[in-house]
Formats: sequence, structure tokens, C-alpha cells
Amino acid sequence: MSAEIASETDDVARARELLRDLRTSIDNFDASIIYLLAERFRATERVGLLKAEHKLPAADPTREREQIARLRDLAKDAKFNPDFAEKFLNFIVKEVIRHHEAAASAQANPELANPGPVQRSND
Ligand SMILES: C=C(O[C@@H]1C=C(C(=O)O)C=C[C@H]1O)C(=O)O
Repeated sequence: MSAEIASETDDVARARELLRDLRTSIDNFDASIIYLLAERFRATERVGLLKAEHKLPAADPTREREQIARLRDLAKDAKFNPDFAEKFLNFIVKEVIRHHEAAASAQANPELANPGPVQRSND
């Protein structure tokens, strides 16, 4: 093996090692994101129940505007793309509002949310 080919092989081996380390880090970040989202959704589920009980609207556009402004500022501080931060928040909030609407309709129509045991025709 020529010295040139040997050093190319070393470079690729180093690149593969770096790739493996970076992917381990990415996997840890992804796991953190999932745990954080799970906690966030647990909190928003409680907000959804509270709103349903008190017949408050599922969505709160004023609060959302404040959150977007805050997250855009945080993203800029973190040298992160503020448009992406906004899109990401909107994506999550849309799903939260869908859950809140489902909680409101379950509150308004409990018989539809929990239909009870299925009746068999020969019961
Ligand atoms: C969670 C709430 O409900 C909705 C969802 C939001 C969110 O996921 O952050 C924010 C505002 C509301 O549109 C809330 O009102 O705080």
C-alpha cells in the first residue's frame, strides 16, 4: 500500500469515528427533545382540561404572539434561525390546540368520549 493510499484510509477511518461520535450526540439531543416534548404536552393537557371545564377557548392568539416574539429573540441570542423557531412552535401549538378542542368536545359530549361497554346483539 502506498503512503498516499494509507493516509487516505486513515482520513476516512478518522471521519467515520467522528461521524459515529456526532451521531451519538445527535441521538442524545433527540432523546432530550422527546422527553422535553412529553413534559410540555403533559402540561398543555392539563391546560386543555382546565379550559374545557371552564369553557374557555382552545386557542389564545395573544399568548401565541407573545411566545413567538420571545422565542424569536431567544433564537437570535442562540444564533439559531428565528423563522425555524417560529415554525417549530407553530407546529407544536397547532397540535396542542387540536388536543384542547378534543378535550372541549369530550367535556361537552361525555357520552361520545366514553361510549361504555359495547352491547352484543344477544345480550
Ligand atoms: C397551552 C395553551 O393553549 C394553546 C397552546 C399554546 C401552547 O402550546 O403554548 C399556547 C396558546 C394556546 O393557543 C395556553 O393557552 O397556554
